[in-house]
Amino acid sequence: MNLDKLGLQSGLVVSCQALEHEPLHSSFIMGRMAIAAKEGGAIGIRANTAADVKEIKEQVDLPVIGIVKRNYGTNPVFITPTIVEVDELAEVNAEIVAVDATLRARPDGKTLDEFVREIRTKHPQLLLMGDISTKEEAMNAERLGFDLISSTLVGYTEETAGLKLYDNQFAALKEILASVQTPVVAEGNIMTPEMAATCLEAGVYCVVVGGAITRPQQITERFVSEIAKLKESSPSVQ
Ligand SMILES: CC(=O)N[C@H](C=O)[C@@H](O)[C@H](O)[C@H](O)COP(=O)(O)O
Repeated sequence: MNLDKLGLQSGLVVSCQALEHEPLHSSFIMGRMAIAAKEGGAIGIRANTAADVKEIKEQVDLPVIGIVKRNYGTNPVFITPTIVEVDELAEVNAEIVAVDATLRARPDGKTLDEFVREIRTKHPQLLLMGDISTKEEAMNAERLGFDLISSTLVGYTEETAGLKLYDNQFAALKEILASVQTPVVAEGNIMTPEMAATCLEAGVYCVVVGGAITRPQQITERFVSEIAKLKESSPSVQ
């Protein structure tokens, strides 16, 4: 698979995900979300589980970045942690598979190097996206030949806890961009169209937006918290 042929460059990928505890958890609903995203102009979809990827692929003809979020005991690596999850995504023809590409110990005891070699041997057609949280992890992912490097885990690892991708005018993202030649994807806490534009201006290959488009509970919460702030500061609004 050739990355350039997928047409993701400078476009918006919409992440259509709802975990088991979320109100929209349903492959059917994620398929409809993907149609809505396509109608809005998205050029790709990111999705969790083979079942959702399969449904989405039946609904839209957009390239799909597939992941499987799976917890193995207390191991913190949960985005496509082992070859089992990669096999599931290859089976439903995801064009790109994203895996945790941090330097943390993986649940099956394999190193990231071994994991990448295993995937390349077993599924040579797959494009590989490395989800990382630091520039060191990005550089390591580049050394291992990942096709895309994504800022997905910035703020979600012990080392980066509390950080938001947009903090300090996207400083963490810019640092990653300056450290590698591999196409970098901006993903994680991109809340507004303006933020997406800022990331593209900074030089990312494409932008992935999830919650701000496909998690209505998050969107509602932002409106409600703005109203609460107003109530606190303005005596005329009660
Ligand atoms: C850290 C983690 O588990 N990220 C996941 C990875 O696929 C998803 O839950 C996010 O929705 C996705 O990365 C898009 O980000 P946001 O929803 O913030 O736009």
